[in-house]
Amino acid sequence: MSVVSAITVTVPATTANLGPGFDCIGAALKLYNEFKFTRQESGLSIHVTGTEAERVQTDESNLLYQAFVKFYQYIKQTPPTVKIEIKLGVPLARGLGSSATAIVGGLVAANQLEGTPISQSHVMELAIAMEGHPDNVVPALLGGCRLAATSGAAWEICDVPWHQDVVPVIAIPNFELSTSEARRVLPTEVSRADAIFNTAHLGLLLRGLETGNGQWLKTALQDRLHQPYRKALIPGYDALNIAAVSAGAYGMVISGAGPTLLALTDKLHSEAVEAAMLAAWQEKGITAEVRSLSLDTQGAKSF
Ligand SMILES: Nc1ncnc2c1ncn2[C@@H]1O[C@H](COP(=O)(O)OP(=O)(O)O)[C@@H](O)[C@H]1O
Ligand SMILES: N[C@@H](CCOP(=O)(O)O)C(=O)O
Repeated sequence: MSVVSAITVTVPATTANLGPGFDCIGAALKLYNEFKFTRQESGLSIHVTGTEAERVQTDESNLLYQAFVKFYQYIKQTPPTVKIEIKLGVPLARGLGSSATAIVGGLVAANQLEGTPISQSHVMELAIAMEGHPDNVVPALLGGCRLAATSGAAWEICDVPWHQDVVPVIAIPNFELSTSEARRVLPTEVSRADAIFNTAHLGLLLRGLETGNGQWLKTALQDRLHQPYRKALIPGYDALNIAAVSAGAYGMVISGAGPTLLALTDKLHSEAVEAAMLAAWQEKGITAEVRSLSLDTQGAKSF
């Protein structure tokens, strides 16, 4: 492809961990950020509209721009001066991969502006290195539900079949929890028993997502590596868990590092699960947005 003067990239939100798959599995959701880059001689300008626009930096510290610059450092070129227009649809610091949208968006936009000098898998490796874990940036880039593993060299990515009857319900509270803060509360070591617990439950989760087997999903959506330490950072976690399961959900997990909570259910119960989770947070005086979302299957798209 040839060098172009402008590019627009849309990147989906992502829900990472899915319970036992800490730092290795995530799914893209039909909720998007849009980033438009236009070459301009007059220097960098960043304009933000949409959800919580006032909270996004508009100088060189902006994460989207940082990723854009990282790309040019990688190809050993000077980044062009650009006008950046950001349309936010993914709430910030809520566990829906907003940082991943910025990292993927900046890298993909730069690659497209320069006529795609590097491959998509190269973009993915750069994104993982920048974010520090693959479970948001990989599904954000590729779409769908993805599992990522590495033995230290390259990353192996596999798509995880998601049964059409498995419905994700997200409950987004009006308070934030930064990923860095939620990672700080995690222990540096885990017991063999907890490692085995999560290994087995992740395997069951993969089979439950593929088949839609409710019994497998009910058991699989448990974790001992991160949620026991993070739930204390999310007021109402236990109440929402009880409410969601009572309304028919297979189970509830923390979306990414939170505070958004994710329930998995079937189409028959999704509306009841939404209502139950919303009511549970309202009873605690917490405002939230609760909705069922479909999986995004396309990932980052540029035009
Ligand atoms: N669209 C965006 N453009 C620029 N920076 C963004 C964007 N979305 C998120 N960020 C950056 O990512 C930070 C949130 O990252 P993080 O704490 O990991 O939360 P999340 O769970 O949303 O990924 C924001 O404070 C902001 O600095
Ligand atoms: N595995 C990470 C996922 C962070 O997801 P985010 O959406 O909160 O950025 C973690 O749990 O720390």
